Amino acid sequence: MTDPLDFSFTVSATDGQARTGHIAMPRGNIRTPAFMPVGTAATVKAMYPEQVRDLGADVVLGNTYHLMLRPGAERMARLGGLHRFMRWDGPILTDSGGFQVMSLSALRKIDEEGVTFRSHIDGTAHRMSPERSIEIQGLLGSDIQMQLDECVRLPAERPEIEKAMHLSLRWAERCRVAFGEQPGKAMFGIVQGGDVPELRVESARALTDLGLKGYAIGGLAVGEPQAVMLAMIETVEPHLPSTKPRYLMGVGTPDDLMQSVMRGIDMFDCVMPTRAGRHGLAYTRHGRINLRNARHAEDTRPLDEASDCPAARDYSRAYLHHLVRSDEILGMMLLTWNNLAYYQALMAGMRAAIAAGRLADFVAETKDGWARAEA
Ligand SMILES: CNc1nc2c(CCNCc3ccccc3)c3nc(N)[nH]c(=O)c3cc2[nH]1
Repeated sequence: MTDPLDFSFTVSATDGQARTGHIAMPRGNIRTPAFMPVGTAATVKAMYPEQVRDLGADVVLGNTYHLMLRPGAERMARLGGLHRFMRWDGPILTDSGGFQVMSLSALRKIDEEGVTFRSHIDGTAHRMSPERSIEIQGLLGSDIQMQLDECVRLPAERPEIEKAMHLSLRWAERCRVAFGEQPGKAMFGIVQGGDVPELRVESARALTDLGLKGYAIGGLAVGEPQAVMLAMIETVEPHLPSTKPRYLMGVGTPDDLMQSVMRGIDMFDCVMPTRAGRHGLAYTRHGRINLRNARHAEDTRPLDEASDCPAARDYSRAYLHHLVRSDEILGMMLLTWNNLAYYQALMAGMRAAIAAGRLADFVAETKDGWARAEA
């Protein structure tokens, strides 16, 4: 029997490299494979937290970079932490902020000590060390904290990739020391190494030697073809402990999720379903539908009459087309709801398929449904 006050990962069934199970944490269990909706500024955009829970999400993502700038880590702690602030009582995973610094802030610099950057909100100067990133994640009340790392965009030259991977390893050690022992919480390391197999293996082995509670694969979904991403997963997977969760950061499309689960990934996060929803795109079992397209103007069918999500089942495509064309807020709300529901249904379908030893069939049936999409 695992200690209900601690973090534990149980694999209940496997199907090839794929695994299904759950992470037990004090704030609740995370069924795996899991898709984690992104809640950048303490909100899953256009969604009530109750809706996010009802559509099957067990864990949401918070963002250290955004929240340290606004409302501020110490202020969040004074307000009782991120769970109370956003009314999410399940586990929260926070990214460490390094990736967002490199993609959002101006005038940023990386050195041995950490990252120095200017806020994209008000231009104020900030410094984030591995220790400060872990401290901020603690002040937010994060349940699963990510190490501070350096993610290199691809394509990149080997020396740059190697330098960033080694820096990230040194930062992993510093984050582990700063995190210390926090029963019921976890700090995950992040495998780097770009598209260089031997650097990926070196990173995975060194992180495994640190004996962490979970391992993320970073440095992917940064512009490389899906084939390169999948090849790096295959390279890294044998060098990560099979008893710990694997989290593929920033991924991905429904096909990315299925291909990666088949290769042994347990956790995902991606802005795709929420961002696409705000831009009029619907993910469905018939494939992706762009509701801006005029062909929907008089289509009285819902997105998916078989769905148990009201956004997919109860509203006509004609209405959704009208809302999207009119830039109505309800359009963003309904399509975000539909997309997150679809992603969670896909994960639930994979969990059941793995338990039944039929993941390959499930993947084939899902892709067949997309292909048969109406003209
Ligand atoms: C989209 N492709 C992609 N995303 C990556 C991320 C961010 C993952 N999403 C975190 C998030 C949290 C809250 C709100 C919004 C996003 C990474 N994060 C880290 N730390 N390291 C990576 O290598 C790394 C690589 C990535 N590739």
